[in-house]
Amino acid sequence: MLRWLTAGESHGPALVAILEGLPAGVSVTSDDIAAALRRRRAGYGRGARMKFEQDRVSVIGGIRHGRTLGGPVAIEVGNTEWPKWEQVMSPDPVAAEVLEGIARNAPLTRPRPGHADLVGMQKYGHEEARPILERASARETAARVAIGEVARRFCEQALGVRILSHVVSMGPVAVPEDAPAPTPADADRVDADPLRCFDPETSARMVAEVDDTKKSGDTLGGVVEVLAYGLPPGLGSHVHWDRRLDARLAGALMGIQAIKGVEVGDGFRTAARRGSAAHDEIEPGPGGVRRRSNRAGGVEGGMTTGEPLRVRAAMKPIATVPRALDTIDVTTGEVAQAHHQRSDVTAVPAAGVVAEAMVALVLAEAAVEKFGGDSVAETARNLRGYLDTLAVR
Ligand SMILES: Cc1cc2nc3c(=O)[nH]c(=O)nc-3n(C[C@H](O)[C@H](O)[C@H](O)COP(=O)(O)O)c2cc1C
Ligand SMILES: C=C(O[C@@H]1CC(C(=O)O)=C[C@@H](OP(=O)(O)O)[C@H]1O)C(=O)O
Repeated sequence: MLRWLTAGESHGPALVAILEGLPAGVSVTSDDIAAALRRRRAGYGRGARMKFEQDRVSVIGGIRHGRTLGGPVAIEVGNTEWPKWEQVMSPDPVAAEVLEGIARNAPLTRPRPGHADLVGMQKYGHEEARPILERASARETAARVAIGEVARRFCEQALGVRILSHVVSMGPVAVPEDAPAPTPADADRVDADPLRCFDPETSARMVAEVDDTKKSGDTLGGVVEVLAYGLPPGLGSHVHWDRRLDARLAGALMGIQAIKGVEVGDGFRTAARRGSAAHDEIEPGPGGVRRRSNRAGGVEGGMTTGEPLRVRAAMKPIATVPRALDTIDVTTGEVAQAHHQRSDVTAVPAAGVVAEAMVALVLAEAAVEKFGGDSVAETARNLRGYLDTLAVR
């Protein structure tokens, strides 16, 4: 069983994540994790905080001399902004006179539409939004990317699976339907693009759309696609709803802040087709069988088919809109403008990196379930034994 948990607030001292159940022998270093976190910070359209803050990685346990030990992997991602927030976010009580003199401690009584602010205050009994937004913030995704990198390396080293993502639309600007999808050999090229878009012509139009949106004091959402190459057939199961891999992927992707839709393979587009043009016909292949197409996105009956996995996630536009949205002030009940200090114009490229981490965690969990193993070598051996039985059949 693979399980994981994160803790920490956006302006607290650090985020922490624990990943438990991963086999021993995964090769991964603090630098690898730091590099994954740098990918999450990049992307045209992100806000000021991405420039002045850094992610400080400390591995607290579970890895020795660059290899996982088999015990829980614990990673801390320090918020370098903490000194500015030490009193406002102090876990221990701070004298009222001290807090009164700190401008950033002013109560946030004008909840921002599209955020957890208002309903979180109602549910948890707070009179201002700070206690809610601190945990609702997508700053938390740094912790997921940190452990996601460990899971990704397990998938690569035990199964030979490569996971990547790219941005397929930014607001109204979309990559053409027939544009080729990136392969693992293209991963660096995707990361080098300002919007992590694989199609240079579309990327240029996306950059112009971000510039125009920023000029008009507005924000953008979009769609990312995650691809996983090299999967064996049979991860997940058809036997129960919560064991279906497509259900688990959809839940994991929907669990990312601001994701409002998930599509597996051609998803919604499939619904508009006739059956004869919707499925993937089966034919003999070099090492056994293969699909003639991959409209299903590599999942049938809740199990990987062995074709590339293809899942998309739709992100809503950033909710802290500079041209502030209407709300009420909860202290007076009067109409007011929502709080706005700074925010990203768009974070779709970063959401792709977070989506890769979530897919890596789901695939690692499914692989541990199917192949077991207490070391990477044992998992890989079990996979080979299984693939041999498929070849015989
Ligand atoms: C990587 C990433 C960065 C984000 N940055 C911002 C931001 O700067 N400002 C903002 O208002 N929302 C940002 N969001 C989205 C909010 O966290 C999200 O809209 C909020 O949690 C409410 O969405 P929900 O209803 O899906 O939870 C970001 C989301 C992600 C995934
Ligand atoms: C800090 C990160 O993202 C933050 C996510 C976020 C939100 O509301 O979700 C709002 C912004 O933070 P702030 O409100 O402090 O300006 C982003 O910068 C990060 O991704 O590391």
